[in-house]
Amino acid sequence: MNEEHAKKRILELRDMLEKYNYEYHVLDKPSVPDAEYDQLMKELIELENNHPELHDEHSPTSRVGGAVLDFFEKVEHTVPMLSLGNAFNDQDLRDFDRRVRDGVGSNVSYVAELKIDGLAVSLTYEDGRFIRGATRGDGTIGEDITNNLKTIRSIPFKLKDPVMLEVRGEAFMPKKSFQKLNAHREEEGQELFANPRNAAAGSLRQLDPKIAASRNLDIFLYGVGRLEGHSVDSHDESLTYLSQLGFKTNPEWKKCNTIEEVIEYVNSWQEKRPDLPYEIDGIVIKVNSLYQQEELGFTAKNPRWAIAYKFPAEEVVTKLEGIELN
Ligand SMILES: NC(=O)c1c(N)nc(OC2CCCC2)nc1O[C@@H]1CCC[C@@H]1O
Repeated sequence: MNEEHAKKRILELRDMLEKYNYEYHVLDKPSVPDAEYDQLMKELIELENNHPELHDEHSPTSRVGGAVLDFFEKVEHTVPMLSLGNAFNDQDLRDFDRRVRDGVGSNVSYVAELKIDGLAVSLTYEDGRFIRGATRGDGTIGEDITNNLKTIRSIPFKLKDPVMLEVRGEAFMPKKSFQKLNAHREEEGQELFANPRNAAAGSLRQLDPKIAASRNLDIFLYGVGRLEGHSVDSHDESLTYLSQLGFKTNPEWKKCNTIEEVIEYVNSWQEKRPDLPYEIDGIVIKVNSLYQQEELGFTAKNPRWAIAYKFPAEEVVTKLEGIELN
């Protein structure tokens, strides 16, 4: 195949594989069988090996690339990644609602979303291309774990629009992957992970990206830090826009016009929580209007416009082998 043809075929394969990857890992609706995907990936790897001059760090073949690092570089978050104040019962939520109304008046709506129990991370895109990923760290300084985040298949390398964007989300390990990982570690006589959050955090802090790649991590994006090239007025619009750009957002979020609706949503998910394929430790409630978020501002460390309703720790039913616990 001559140079011209090879270049054309490489670019075509990269687009196809990125699209198939999006369908499989973000939409959960693959349009081609795995065998076809694998065949195309094999062809691209071969072509790229024969044409190193066409190397592109955003090629689908570089999802498991990257050398083993000696340490992680520090990254400063231009927009701090805040933590959340907590609510533990309905009254706490009603008190939160009253404080919000005292601040911005009675015309307020909320977005309630599942609080994914993973590791908060930030992804930075320039011209719509993934250039850096970092842990939240202490909210101002995190660690550059770009190579490990590139192994999460649902993170797009190229967005639908060439925007400059810094987006936040929660990287997590699905319950099934956690169980398989611990079963394997038990066989190997290795120490077990206590829960999926620790397993996800431990996987993303590996200096060798091949280990992170083997852990079947996933991510839900839930907030915009910085955005240039597009504008949104409300949180529900942000979530819709992130999804249009090609990000995986959690589908269970709900716009609530009253705190009573929020309380209903919280109670319903307290029941349904065990059926989810990933762990959640509560519900995050956010004032929907970005203008009102701005008006409410922050306390020393938390936004006044958001709160986390924490579920009581899930009772862990331990059944010792052969011994019935009464
Ligand atoms: N874990 C989550 O699913 C989640 C979420 N769905 N939404 C937010 O929005 C917050 C971030 C700062 C102000 C609002 N935070 C979340 O997790 C936070 C991030 C840092 C500490 C908590 O894990």
